[in-house]
Amino acid sequence: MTPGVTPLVAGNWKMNGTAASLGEIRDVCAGLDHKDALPHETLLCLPATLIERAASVAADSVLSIGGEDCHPLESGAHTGDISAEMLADAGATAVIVGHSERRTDHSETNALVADKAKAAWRAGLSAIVCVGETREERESGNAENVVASQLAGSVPDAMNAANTVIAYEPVWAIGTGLVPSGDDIEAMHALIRRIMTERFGSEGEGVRILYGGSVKPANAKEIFSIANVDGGLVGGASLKASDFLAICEGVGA
Ligand SMILES: O=C[C@H](O)COP(=O)(O)O
Repeated sequence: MTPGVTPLVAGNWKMNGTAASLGEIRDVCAGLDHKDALPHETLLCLPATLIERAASVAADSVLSIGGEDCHPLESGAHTGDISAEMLADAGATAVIVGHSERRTDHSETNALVADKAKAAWRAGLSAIVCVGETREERESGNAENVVASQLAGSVPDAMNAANTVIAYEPVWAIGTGLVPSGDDIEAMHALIRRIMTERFGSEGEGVRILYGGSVKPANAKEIFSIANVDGGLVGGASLKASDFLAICEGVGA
């Protein structure tokens, strides 16, 4: 954790969830809301189809709802796309941009990710900008260069600690059960902090840097205790309320 920074535990449901899953949202709200003064903020990023209903379920809760992607433009002839303004209209307060699955499945470039972050800010959303190396890039000793280059290209100049969150997600750790060593997570988060601070000064010092990739109830506490890890971006384990709540318990434990 970073002193003075409020941690964030964020879930990413990816392409999962229907109306039948809203019970999990209710259970997350119930699990969070009986606690006074939680030490962290909590967010679930959901498929666009669920955002409005989930935001309604979470309306009186400390749980926030976010989107998983947005188009750079506010509106127009872009069949199947969702704008940041539409997400905000549905009740979202944040959106993930540049997730590795979008970089791979939709050939998203750093420049496009930066435009999406700006779109998020235009709509009043915070942008969760994802970076992370592949297995080949790590094994060839290029992980740090890849992440530095993704940060340089994907984080716009107008970033501040309130409108942006950085998520470091090694691609090889996503959905695999593999997690980097604590030393490797610490080293990468220290690098990200240094890069952000050199470029953005105090905003970079205060920006939240999340770790993502096979975060589970069993490893969350250890991961969240690493310097410059200000919470997590949780995929599979965020689909089940009991697992997500157990991961939240790892903050400040
Ligand atoms: O956005 C979340 C990440 O891709 C992590 O997914 P995972 O927790 O299922 O490994």
